[in-house]
Amino acid sequence: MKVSVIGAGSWGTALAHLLGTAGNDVMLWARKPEVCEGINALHRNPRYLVDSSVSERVRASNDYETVLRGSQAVVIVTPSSIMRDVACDIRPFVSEDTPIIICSKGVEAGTGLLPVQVFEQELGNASRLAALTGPNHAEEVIRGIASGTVIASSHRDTALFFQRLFATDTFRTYVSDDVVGAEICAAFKNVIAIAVGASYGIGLGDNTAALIMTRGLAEMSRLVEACGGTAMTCLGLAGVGDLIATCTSEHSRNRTFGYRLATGTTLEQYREETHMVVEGALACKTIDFLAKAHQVELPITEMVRSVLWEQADFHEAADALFERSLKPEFY
Ligand SMILES: NC(=O)c1ccc[n+]([C@@H]2O[C@H](COP(=O)([O-])OP(=O)(O)OC[C@H]3O[C@@H](n4cnc5c(N)ncnc54)[C@H](O)[C@@H]3O)[C@@H](O)[C@H]2O)c1
Ligand SMILES: O=P(O)(O)OC[C@H](O)CO
Repeated sequence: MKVSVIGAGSWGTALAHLLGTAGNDVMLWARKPEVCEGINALHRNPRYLVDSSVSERVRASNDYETVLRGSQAVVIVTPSSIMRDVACDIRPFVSEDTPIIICSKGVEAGTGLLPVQVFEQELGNASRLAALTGPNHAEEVIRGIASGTVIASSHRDTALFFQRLFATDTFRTYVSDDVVGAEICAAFKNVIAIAVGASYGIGLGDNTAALIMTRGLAEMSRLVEACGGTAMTCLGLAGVGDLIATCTSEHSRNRTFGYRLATGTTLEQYREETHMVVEGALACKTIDFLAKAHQVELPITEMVRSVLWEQADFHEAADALFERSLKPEFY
């Protein structure tokens, strides 16, 4: 099958490799010419996952038409902040019924829309749209380390199509019809990972990390339900699975960024150093926006947002969480 992968950062590169090793002809869209050259000439991405080789069935180009012409499936892996631009850019080259799966994690600023909702607005035909999310660090997937993921679509045939497309003997795929739940979990866990990283950064412990993860999960499920998703999704790979991976892994950029933020590094400095997107930094604002629209209280998310964007003091913000009124665990 000819598959187009849009975005050649860590995750796009790993997914292109996965699809190539499964026997597909993969065209990878990369923003930078040196990335295209590296993939085509040396089967390596010179900017991301530089130590891993990429399947020879992956070819790269910076031209949307070349990448998308004749494509039987499109995989979107760009940062969530440019979802709408990407949807508009690919629109002239994608037919009305080509299946599209979105692997980016975030919520659109200003609208509170999820990536699949943005694509539906720009490209129509929601039945061919899906989201892929789960505990999947690119560094491990490209090395064939056993991993699992969720493919969510409102249309069962679309979910099953992508389930088969991505499944390999080391990458296990599950389907779900809860697109809203899966995409909120995907964006949310990054915010909680920043909070966990920051808590270690100010010298707190493993008990604290477990507390933040668990109460973060409670926040996540409140928002999922308020937005029309299913709370059970939060207990699956998209929710607790990805939360564990992101809050505990050495590979996690959101967790690492939280730690570095608490120890004096700014967001700009971290981005410049790593060239990597830190989705949780934007998501703490966009999720806060979504929560206010649905009148859902998210104290940890609010704390991350105020520390990151309003220069609130970490210690004071953490203390404020402990000063909240005492209440039952589930309410
Ligand atoms: N890295 C992972 O392990 C992983 C796993 C699952 C999901 N994701 C999600 O996948 C998405 C992409 O993350 P990544 O880790 O591959 O990114 P990355 O940080 O490794 O690289 C960023 C990519 O975005 C591109 N980019 C940045 N600004 C751009 C712009 N204005 N226009 C076009 N391209 C631009 C860069 O060229 C680069 O290809 C994110 O939403 C992330 O949450 C990442
Ligand atoms: O763990 P992070 O913060 O690097 O995020 C990457 C992926 O979303 C993990 O599934």
